[in-house]
Amino acid sequence: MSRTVEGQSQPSAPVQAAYSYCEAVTGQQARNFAYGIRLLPTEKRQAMSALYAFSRRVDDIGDGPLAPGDKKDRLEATRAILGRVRAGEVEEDDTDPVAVALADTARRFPIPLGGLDELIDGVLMDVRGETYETWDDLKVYCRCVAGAIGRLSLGVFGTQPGAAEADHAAEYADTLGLALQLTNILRDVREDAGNGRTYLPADDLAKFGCSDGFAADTPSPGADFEGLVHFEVRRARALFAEGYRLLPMLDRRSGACVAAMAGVYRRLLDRIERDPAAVLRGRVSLPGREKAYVAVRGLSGLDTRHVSRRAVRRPA
Ligand SMILES: CC(C)=CCC/C(C)=C/CC/C(C)=C/COP(=O)(O)OP(=O)(O)O
Repeated sequence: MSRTVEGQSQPSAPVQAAYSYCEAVTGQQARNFAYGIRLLPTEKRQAMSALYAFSRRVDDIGDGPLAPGDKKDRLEATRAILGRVRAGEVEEDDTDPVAVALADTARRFPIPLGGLDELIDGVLMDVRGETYETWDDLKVYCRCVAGAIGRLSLGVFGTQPGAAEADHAAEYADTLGLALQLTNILRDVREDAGNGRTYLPADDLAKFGCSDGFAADTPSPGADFEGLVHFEVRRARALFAEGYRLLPMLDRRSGACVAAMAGVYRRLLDRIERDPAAVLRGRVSLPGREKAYVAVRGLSGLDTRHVSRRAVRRPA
């Protein structure tokens, strides 16, 4: 599928075209993550775009208008692509550019492809309408739909030779995924309620008198919605702090990518913390210029200042 030019493996023209398709999907649809992905050198950027385009397809099936049975069939058909990738059966002239790009990415990078099966498993939980009693239960879902993306991304980034704690890198990448997903759940609490979904743990909702849900644009009488949001924000911040321990293990541009992706979501969390009821009124978002600013800070290492001392420890 690729040819060797001056010792460098270059994707063939059809594979390049497949990557261009995935990069276009990423540019158009990854409203928050595209800023970080753009900071990567070509090969890693293309690989992240292939992962994004595959994940977007899975998510879109889950969020789309099909009946649950049809969603399951479509998700299993998408899972079959992973089987073909593993078996080396995706040809570069395959009609599905996402499959072509993913197959090339899997050859170039040690990505744990099973993470994409986990993503499909997570979206199937959505299709079944599962709800979560406790944070431990919700964590299982978050690991599937976001932790797995962190672990796959780590396969693209790699860790620096001799990086301290490198044996914990996958754990931290997973935890950063959880931080992002919990932030995403808080941000989308109203939209999800409109689609009949509640992700926040039932025991947290009960503790703050919010078991009636979030279908209105003001909290229901007697509910301590602010208390609930602040509680979940604290949980997300702890996950960010733990997940950021990944950063010192990455090369500069991979670290910048992660800092930008996480930085945008951390700022969303800041906004949500300042005005919890905003998530009931609409979707909290950052202006494009602020996302670009976060990306520039990521590139200059400025957004890693809060990484704990222990995490930036280097081997002697
Ligand atoms: C190590 C590392 C890179 C960790 C992070 C892993 C990661 C990117 C997880 C994605 C989780 C998430 C909130 C997806 C929503 O995507 P979306 O496209 O629906 O987001 P949007 O609604 O904000 O646009």
